[in-house]
Amino acid sequence: MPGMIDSHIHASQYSYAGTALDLPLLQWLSTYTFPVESRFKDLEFAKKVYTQVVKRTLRNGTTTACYFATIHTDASLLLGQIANEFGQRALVGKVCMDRNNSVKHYRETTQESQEETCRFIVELLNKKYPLVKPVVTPRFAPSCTGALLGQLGSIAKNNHLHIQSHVSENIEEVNLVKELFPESESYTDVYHKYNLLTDKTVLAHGCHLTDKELDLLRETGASLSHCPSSNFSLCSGVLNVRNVLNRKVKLGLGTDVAGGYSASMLDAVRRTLDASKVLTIQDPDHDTLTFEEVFRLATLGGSQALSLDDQTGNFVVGKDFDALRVNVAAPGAPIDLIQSEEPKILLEKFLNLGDDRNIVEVFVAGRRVVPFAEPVE
Ligand SMILES: Nc1nc2[nH]cnc2c(=O)[nH]1
Ligand SMILES: [Zn+2]
Repeated sequence: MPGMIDSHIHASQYSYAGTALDLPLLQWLSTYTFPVESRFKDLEFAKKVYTQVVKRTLRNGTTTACYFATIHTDASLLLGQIANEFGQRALVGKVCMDRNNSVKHYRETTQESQEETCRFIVELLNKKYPLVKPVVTPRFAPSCTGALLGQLGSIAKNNHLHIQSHVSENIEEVNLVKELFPESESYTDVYHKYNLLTDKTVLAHGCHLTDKELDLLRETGASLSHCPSSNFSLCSGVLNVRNVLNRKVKLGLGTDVAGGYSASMLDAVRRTLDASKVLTIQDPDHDTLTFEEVFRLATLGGSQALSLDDQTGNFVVGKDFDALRVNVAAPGAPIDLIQSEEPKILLEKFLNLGDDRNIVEVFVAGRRVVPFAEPVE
């Protein structure tokens, strides 16, 4: 099958994945996230965590990942280097934040953020990694001043770069954005005002967007990353994916580690189906997503959301070969096949019951990247 595309994952939060899921977003950020991310000044720590997250996601079939790192330029460059070494296709973002009242040592000045973003982009592009590219990364509107957002919009535009951020994840956050940016009509409008909505922009969550905001995303070509595991764990909300698709907004799936506890895209697939069923429980007229649709979102949908669908997302001739070889009946794996099944049923079984033990080989751009190459002596 085509490789899976994680359109939103925080590589820097992998060390505490599976823990710290007991607070809503804003308290979660100041209690757990910012203190951990501030440790990435230490390149030894960064190397350890980033190596593990790249290996874990590859093994679980993530052939393309769109990563948030931290505010630290050198550690973010190291994430790019590690993704390149292991052969993963990746967008890597040095996080920008010039506003943080809760953990004051984890923020930059506006000038630092702008200058270090430029250094990050230049240095990463100079490495000429074939599959690893920089992405301009304002963390989210509440952690950036308007001045910084404007500068980042210009940097992205002048260099034709990808952009990633978060939008409308949690109600308290949406209200905070109203307070901080009273001149903007909506949360989405803040990004629009600073030229941050382009056809290479991906925004995570979007649980509480209005239809008018969704229309603005469609008009600008910006996309959403649906992160249901995180939305459940932090009690943020339930995105109505059917409505997003009906409004023709591009959408991919994200694990959002560590708001989401699992780094596996199979978990994102399952939670996407669960979220859709929750909406059907609440409203029996809701048109539940099918597993085939969700499979598409995890692959082609993700490539479209990241504007990489000319390179990956399915097996159309001319694209790179990003693929998983799945053995649904692999010995020791969690699926019992009682009888022979047609391919579609095998896919459904794998998506719902499988894990990395079923993923026998992983290829990115035609190169076999799992099992990992033996280190040369
Ligand atoms: N889930 C999640 N939402 C955010 N909004 C701003 N930063 C973050 C983050 O690290 N995780
Ligand atoms: Zn996130």
